[in-house]
Amino acid sequence: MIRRLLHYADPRARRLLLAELACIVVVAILQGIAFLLLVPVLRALFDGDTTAAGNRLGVLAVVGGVYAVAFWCAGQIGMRASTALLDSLLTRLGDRLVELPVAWFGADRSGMIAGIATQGAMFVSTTPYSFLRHVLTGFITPATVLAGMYVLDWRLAVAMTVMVPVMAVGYRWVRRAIARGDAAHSEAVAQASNRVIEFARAQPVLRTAGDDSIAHRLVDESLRNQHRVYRGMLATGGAGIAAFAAIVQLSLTVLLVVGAYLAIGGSVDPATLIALLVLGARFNEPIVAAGDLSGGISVARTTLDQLDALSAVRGLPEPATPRKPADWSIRFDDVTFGYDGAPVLERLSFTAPAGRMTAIVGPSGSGKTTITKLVARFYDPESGTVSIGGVPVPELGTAVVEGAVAPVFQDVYLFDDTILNNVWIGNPGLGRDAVVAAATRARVDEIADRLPGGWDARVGEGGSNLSGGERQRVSIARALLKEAPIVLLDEATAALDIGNEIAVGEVVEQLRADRTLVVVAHRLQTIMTADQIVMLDGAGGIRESGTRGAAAGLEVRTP
Ligand SMILES: Nc1ncnc2c1ncn2[C@@H]1O[C@H](COP(=O)(O)OP(=O)(O)OP(=O)(O)O)[C@@H](O)[C@H]1O
Repeated sequence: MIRRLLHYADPRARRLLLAELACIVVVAILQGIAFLLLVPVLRALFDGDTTAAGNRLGVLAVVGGVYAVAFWCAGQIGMRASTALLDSLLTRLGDRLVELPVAWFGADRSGMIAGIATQGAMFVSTTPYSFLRHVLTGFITPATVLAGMYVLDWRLAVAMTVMVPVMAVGYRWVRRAIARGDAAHSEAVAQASNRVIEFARAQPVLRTAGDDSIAHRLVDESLRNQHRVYRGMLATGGAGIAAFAAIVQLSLTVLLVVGAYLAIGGSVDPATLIALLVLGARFNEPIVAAGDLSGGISVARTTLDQLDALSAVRGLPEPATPRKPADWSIRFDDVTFGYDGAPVLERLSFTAPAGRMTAIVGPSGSGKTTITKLVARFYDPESGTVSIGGVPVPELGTAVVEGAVAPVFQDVYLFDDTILNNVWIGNPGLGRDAVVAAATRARVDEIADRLPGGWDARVGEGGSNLSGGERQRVSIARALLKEAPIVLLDEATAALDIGNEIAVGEVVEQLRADRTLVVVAHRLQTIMTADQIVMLDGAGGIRESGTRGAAAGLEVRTP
């Protein structure tokens, strides 16, 4: 656990964590020494030697004072270490999220990421102070006491030592049971979060679906599952902790029996025996506390496992030295691709010439959007090559592709910020005037005029204050601002109002003037004005492709 925490800590958090751990070790050893010092104090008191008892109490007080200072230091450093560790974990998570392949986010991951970013990271960051401290003390203090016990009475020390492996096995068992329960619980929480987020987002649709809709059932099932798993976790954890406490108490009983036997034989005087039994009881206390809190460590371990799993997600291969494309043409060569084994494109080949507009048409589900996602390198094909300017996309590297391609997809995500800032994301390096100009070219000014607050009107979460067509206009404005040489435009299939229809048509005309434009075309106007049309057959291939007249059956040539 310590090694894993240090792995996720940045240099400052690592320094603070190590300092905190050093303080904890000192505190635990001092606690053990203080317990040991009780024996001579009690012995002197039993013997009625008050002077010796006073002197020994003085030594105990000094140890207690140093202990208090070390304890205070551990607390102070611990708080700073927790804050530094939290910063470090969130930074690592953020850095990793931006590195992950875009396709990874497609599956239901939001619940898991939200879980790590909120309770998970917070829990891990407080683990050293809230849990690890007690667990370390639970091992180091008894070990110190045991070492001292060998000096005071080796026979009782041996009796204690015999119980150590039994306690170690019990501790491992408790920890594993809690870890298993917690892993299942975390997964159930993530699933339930996904369902609840989905449920909230889908409210407009659900309002018309009635109470027994699928979404209601899914949310209900996932919450019930979470409840069931939680109860199971509590039952296993509680039983484990109780069993562990019983094992620890058994060790005290063994000590009592051995001590009584020795006292009856006369080899230990009663005063020493009582003092050693008090020590034995104190020996057990930190161990029981460690057992109780080991669950906390297991919960933190679940979050660290999730972070490890995120670190293990393989990115798309990147070239050591990215090559430069000759131009901005796009070529698909024998490309085969599918999602989760279900084929979508099979041995597909076509070229979208540089500086021209290519319209992709075809039946629903034939892979039109998938083609644009392969160009943007959200995925790499299973076989065949997607090239830009004669260079296979993997040899260009993701950064070059991201810089060269401006995608305008149907599922446009807008941040809950102003309209202007949502356009600005397209090219944060440019000034406000350039942003307003690009937004005006995409007719976003009409939307700003309509909303109170104009350019500074907020668009709501995910752009909920705008219509689908309006959201796409903002996305088009981002693409215009980015000035990328390749634009991928997935035309909205939803019925566009006349304003959006005209806006999209105008922008298409502007973009085709100087960029390679690939449009998943739904509007007849776009299809008719394209320089080239690629018509998919719905079986993974191309039915026809041709130049401008292809839609009308003219100048058709197969790939
Ligand atoms: N992320 C994904 N995971 C699994 N399957 C997917 C994913 N994205 C798309 N698909 C499936 O791949 C197929 C092609 O999808 P794609 O979106 O490329 O089709 P399309 O031709 O653009 O359809 P439409 O015109 O309806 O938008 C569909 O069967 C779709 O269900």
